[in-house]
Amino acid sequence: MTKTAAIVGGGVIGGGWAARFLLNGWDVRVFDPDPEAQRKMDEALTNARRAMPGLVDVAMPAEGVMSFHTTIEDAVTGAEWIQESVPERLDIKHKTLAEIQAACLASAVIGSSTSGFKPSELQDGAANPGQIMVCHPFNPVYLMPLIEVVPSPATNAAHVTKAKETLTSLGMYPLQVRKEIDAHIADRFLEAVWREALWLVKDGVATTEEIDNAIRYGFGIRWAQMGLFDTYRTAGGEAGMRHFMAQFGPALKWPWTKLMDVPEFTDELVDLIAGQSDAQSGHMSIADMLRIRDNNLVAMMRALKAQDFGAGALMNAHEQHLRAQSGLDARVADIADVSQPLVTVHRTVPLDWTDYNGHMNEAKYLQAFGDATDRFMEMIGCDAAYIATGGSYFTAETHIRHVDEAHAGAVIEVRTQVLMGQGKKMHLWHEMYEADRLLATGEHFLLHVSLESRKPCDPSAEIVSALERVAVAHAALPSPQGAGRAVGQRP
Ligand SMILES: NC(=O)C1=CN([C@@H]2O[C@H](COP(=O)(O)OP(=O)(O)OC[C@H]3O[C@@H](n4cnc5c(N)ncnc54)[C@H](O)[C@@H]3O)[C@@H](O)[C@H]2O)C=CC1
Ligand SMILES: C[N+](C)(C)CC(=O)CC(=O)[O-]
Repeated sequence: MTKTAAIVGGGVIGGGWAARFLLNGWDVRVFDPDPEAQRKMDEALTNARRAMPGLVDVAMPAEGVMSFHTTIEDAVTGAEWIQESVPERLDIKHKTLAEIQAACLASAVIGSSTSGFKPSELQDGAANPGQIMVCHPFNPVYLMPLIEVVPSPATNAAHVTKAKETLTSLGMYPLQVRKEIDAHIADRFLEAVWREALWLVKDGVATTEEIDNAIRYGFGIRWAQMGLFDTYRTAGGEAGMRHFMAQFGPALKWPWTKLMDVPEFTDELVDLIAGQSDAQSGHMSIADMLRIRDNNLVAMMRALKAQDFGAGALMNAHEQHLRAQSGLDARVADIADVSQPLVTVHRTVPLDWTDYNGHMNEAKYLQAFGDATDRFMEMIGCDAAYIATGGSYFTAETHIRHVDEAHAGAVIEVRTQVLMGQGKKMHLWHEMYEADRLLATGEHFLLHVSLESRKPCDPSAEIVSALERVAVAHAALPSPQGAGRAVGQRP
């Protein structure tokens, strides 16, 4: 049976919650007095529909139904989850919670999105405190997994269990906070960093952009994959956390922050932290952790690279520089001798290209050959500027032969021979090598198309002439072994 959630307060956070529930198949009933609320929630939903399904490689459940209601009573009646996301003011939260409790099921979980109020503050004067807890999300709620679940001693254990099960079923990570505290766990960090940043800007030490760059080119990416303590465990070298604390313990007394109220760094505190860190990650050697850290950092920066954003944009700029240095940005017109196959890819096999068989995954061969084709297109003048004018090539057929294995770290080169290049037709033969060892061949037939009509058409005169120049030169080369071969044919 379809489950129902009620969202009370449909702003930035309520909209994110609505999307999280709806896209996981729940019906969602919304109350918000703002006449613009429906439009804003529809916009949040559009964003979520675009982004959220990309988190998993399986289809999401059929979307639930969203309805808008003119009273809290109507919205919450019969709902098994009620998420309060009204403004961060205790008086408004108290009034809202009272109206919710006057109409909702006693079995329903009432989660509050509050960024900083303690659950006992929210429960103050409530008719049924046992069903109220903090369920503090992170923006955007439809993508960020963390939810801080903060019960007070008055919250029913059964409601907390149900809340954690529900949040897990929505793909979230419910982190139960052991002891209620203002601003829970994560917002205490955010506040510390935010307040420190305000000082740095006020004192003219850094601009907002410099602070953001310090985070996104540096510790932000480290924290994103390992958190704080595991990052410092790896920073302690082979001796781990204990060594890290011994080295940086004295710095706690130095004015490295405005937060100078620091706990005494006693042997007991060192033992507590080192012990917890061992319990957390002692099952891995520091060497293992360094490898995991590096894999994660490379994968994350490659994801940013695909978006050409932040640290990824920096890597792309660096790549362009390396490309230019190695002559890999030359055009056919700049190359005096095109009689031999042209180098279209010269790169290292990255860590995330290998698979469960311990070698380069078959999909990545197509990636490398696709990159080789893109580069060859660029060499003959079919570059980004040309494509923006509405012409490009579509691949019509591909045949890849896997000849030998490639492993992470191998330097591979793709050499490209033109088997035919005439008018709109382009028939390419790619050979992938590690030094002189042939790893794979790729045979690709492409047609030049109009990106407007999506139909084949002739390329520009510049492309025709560059392609024909290479095709004529390569016609003198022997026909490559394996060209035109059918799948399964004996060598
Ligand atoms: N914006 C953020 O980054 C985060 C905010 N939160 C928390 O989420 C809660 C909501 O914050 P936002 O969504 O950012 O605020 P918001 O201002 O975007 O949305 C609040 C919504 O509540 C509605 N509202 C006002 N009075 C109401 C009432 N009596 N009954 C029902 N709806 C009412 C408003 O019309 C508005 O649509 C706050 O407790 C906040 O601390 C939590 C995590 C992150
Ligand atoms: C700024 N903030 C306190 C509202 C932030 C949060 O509560 C969590 C978030 O999404 O950063």
